[in-house]
Amino acid sequence: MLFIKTKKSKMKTTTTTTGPPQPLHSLKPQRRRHLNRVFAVVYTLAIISLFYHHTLKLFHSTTIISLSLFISDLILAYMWSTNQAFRMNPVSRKVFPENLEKFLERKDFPAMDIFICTADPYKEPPINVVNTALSVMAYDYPSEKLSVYVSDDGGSELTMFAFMEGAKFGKVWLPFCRENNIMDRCPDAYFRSNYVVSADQDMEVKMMYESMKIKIENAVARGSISDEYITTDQDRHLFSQYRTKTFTRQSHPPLVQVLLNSNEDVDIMGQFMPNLIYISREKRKTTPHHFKAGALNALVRVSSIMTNAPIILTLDCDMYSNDPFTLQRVLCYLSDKFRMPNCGYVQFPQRFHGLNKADIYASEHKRLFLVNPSGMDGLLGPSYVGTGCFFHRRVFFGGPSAYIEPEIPELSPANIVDKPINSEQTLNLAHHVSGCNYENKTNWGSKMGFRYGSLVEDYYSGFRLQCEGWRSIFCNASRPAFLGDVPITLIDVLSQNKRWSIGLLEVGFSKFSPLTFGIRAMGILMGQSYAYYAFWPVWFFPITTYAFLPSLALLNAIPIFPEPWFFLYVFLFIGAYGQDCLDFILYEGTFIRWWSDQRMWLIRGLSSYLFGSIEYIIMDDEQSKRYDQGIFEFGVSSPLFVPLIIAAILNLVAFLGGILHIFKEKSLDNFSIQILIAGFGVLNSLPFYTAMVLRSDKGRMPIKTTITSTILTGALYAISTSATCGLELSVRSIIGNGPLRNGSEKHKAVPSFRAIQSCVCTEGFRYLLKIRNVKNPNFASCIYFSQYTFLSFIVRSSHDLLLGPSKIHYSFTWINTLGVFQKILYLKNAKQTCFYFLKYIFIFQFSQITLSKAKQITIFLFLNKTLL
Ligand SMILES: O=c1ccn([C@@H]2O[C@H](COP(=O)(O)OP(=O)(O)O[C@H]3O[C@H](CO)[C@@H](O)[C@H](O)[C@H]3O)[C@@H](O)[C@H]2O)c(=O)[nH]1
Ligand SMILES: [Mn+2]
Repeated sequence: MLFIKTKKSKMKTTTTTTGPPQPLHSLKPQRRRHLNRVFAVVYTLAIISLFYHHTLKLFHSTTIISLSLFISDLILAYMWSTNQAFRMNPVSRKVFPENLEKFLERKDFPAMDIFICTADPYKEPPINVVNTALSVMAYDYPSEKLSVYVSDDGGSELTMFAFMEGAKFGKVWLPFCRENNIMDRCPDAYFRSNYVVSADQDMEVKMMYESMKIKIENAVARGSISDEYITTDQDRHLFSQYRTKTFTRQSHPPLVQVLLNSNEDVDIMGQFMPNLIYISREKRKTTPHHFKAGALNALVRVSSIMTNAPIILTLDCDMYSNDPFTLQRVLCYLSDKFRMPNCGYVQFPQRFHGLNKADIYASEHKRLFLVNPSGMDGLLGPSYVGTGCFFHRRVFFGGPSAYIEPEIPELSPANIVDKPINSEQTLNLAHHVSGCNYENKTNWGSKMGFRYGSLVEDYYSGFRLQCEGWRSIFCNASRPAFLGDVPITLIDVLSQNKRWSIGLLEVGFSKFSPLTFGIRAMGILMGQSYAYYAFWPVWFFPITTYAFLPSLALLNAIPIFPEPWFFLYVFLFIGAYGQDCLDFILYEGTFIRWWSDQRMWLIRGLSSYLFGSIEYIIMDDEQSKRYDQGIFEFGVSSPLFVPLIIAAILNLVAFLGGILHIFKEKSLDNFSIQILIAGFGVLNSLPFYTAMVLRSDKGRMPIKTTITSTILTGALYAISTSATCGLELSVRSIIGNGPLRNGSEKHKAVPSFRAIQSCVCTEGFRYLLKIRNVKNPNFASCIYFSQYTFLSFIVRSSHDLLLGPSKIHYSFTWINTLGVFQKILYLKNAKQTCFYFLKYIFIFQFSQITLSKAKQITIFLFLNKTLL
């Protein structure tokens, strides 16, 4: 046996004496749980005192600012509390596969059905899916007990073709791995590594692999299978199915094809191959297909009929097996019915290859896939994360003591398959159960199988299974059992997270919400763990608030954190962040990756969570229908970036303004926390500044996004200024009546240049909005100008009437209007008009800062002549 001998003597385990003398697995609570619990108490006290302050303040006076901060902190505190569930009893497990064969002979190993899902040959290259399949077909396990089912939701002949080629290559690859005890059994991973068996043999296999790869990639590039690739009658028959007129990717009959049969097909050394079955379930435009959950349920049924293995592995097509002995590890748990009677599934962590050093997009998701599962493992077990998970088939048919009989006996987990997988009867039934109307009026998706109703079918299905009473196990080996691909562009990461956000909220606000249903079914800690995910997207609120509010207030010279709170805030911040960082590093993380991780948290908060929440709220039937066709398509790229850039610019300006203030006034004036927050924002936004200003490669920020965000920052700032200066100024600023020189105390606090900026921004922004998409921008501009002038005249006149003559002279606006019209009519294009108008407003406002009437007119006329 190739297992590394593990020293078990020194390990204190909780294995009970009723178990076998040589354990298959052990469990050890982590020592940090004590510290975690103490810290949770201390931190709770700090939170209570924060809310004491908050409540006092709210009673004293309720403003938008104090209310937003209150709600933000409430959400942060709640999310913190849910996070504690993971920290109360984290455990580490170990398995001893070297003991396995003392209890279970190799010939008695249970059969395994392995499901691989793919959906789009252009987004998920078929050669990679073939690699995934080969890596699991090559498990160190009795071949005749392995069945690999590939679900192709894309219904593509390209994928089908790739697998026919893959089946042929497998007959070389499997014996090659077996004879040479290769660890990397995913061909692509093996040929990427430097490992060499023997130069000749390596070369030969590599050539075969490369030629298969080129064939498949060429086919994908052409978009179809060229006739020269189809050599046998069987192939011709197969592909003819794809070429009928009714066959499109959204609409086609069910296809089930046995590519390898473990009773007939042998490899080049004469050993039987595992079963390999290609399935594309039926799709009709009018019938909902329930995405991956629908595909998995079709797989559960088809596999019931063909092999009905008691254990099922689900795997995404972008993940391959990295350890040939994984199945033995799984058996250590799943065959131990004695001590784990209700164990429903064993989840392996999602781990990834090809992460860069800093993991800039935090794709590792260390908390989601590593830290939190070991926390849940000490409770009732980890959630299901969609891939790398081994289920008892039985879990798909009701709770441990509430078995639900499927509608036909052939689907029952206890049914014994006695017909060959390619018999006509079997194939007919397989086609029948993968039909798109098969599930009508059955329990599939509601009480049986994977559950429908959420875009995160994995999270939701695992949750429902655990509510039914199934326990689960987290199995983390030092050699990753599976390795996956990560999205490599920010937009992909953000879109993925947006999709998750919508799916999570769907569960959070359903009648099965973890907060209500979950806590009742599994207790407070498990319920809280699941609630942590369900309400993940709600983080958008505090993150957005803290990204904007302190800086806007700082720029408007309003302190929002009274001085006595300083240390409380600092403690709350450092406490949560410090603990998070420590957790991260203790789970084999590095500081730099933690930094990326927290930055991505903020970034997701300002984009994925924000947009995900918005989309969830406005989601109607129309939109969910669009999802049906568009799950892989997220055309909206730039809007996801906009709030991020606005926050980046705003925080930078506020931070610099704050520093300037310190230098000028030689005091902090209660702004210390706001300056710290703005500074923190700046630190996290560094990649955005470079993307906007310094970079010139293709990955830089699109100039359009930068401009839109800048204008919006100005507008946001203008609105905040207007809001803080009260109604009068806002009316004036919107109508273009310039700064107030003789207002109340509050108005005096606003330096005039700021008011001007705000006028220019607001007016300019309104103007841009108006002339956008207009056929004749010059004409539209004239109309707009006359409105502008007329309104300002009305406001000024009424001001004069009510409050006495203002210091600002307005008659010259009339004189000028004619000239302006004249000019505009001769300007060539919208861009020029636009510039002219913006300059006009600026000059107009600028000239009004000076006090005397005469000076105002002179300056205005001078600037008007020289600049316009
Ligand atoms: O209609 C569909 C849609 C997707 N898939 C497959 O589902 C898998 C996951 O989809 P993907 O787009 O890669 O989603 P990710 O966000 O990358 O995946 C994570 O999130 C998903 C939803 O929570 C889980 O299903 C996955 O296991 C988990 O890795 C892939 O193999 C797809 O081919 C289908 O089979 N049919
Ligand atoms: Mn994926």
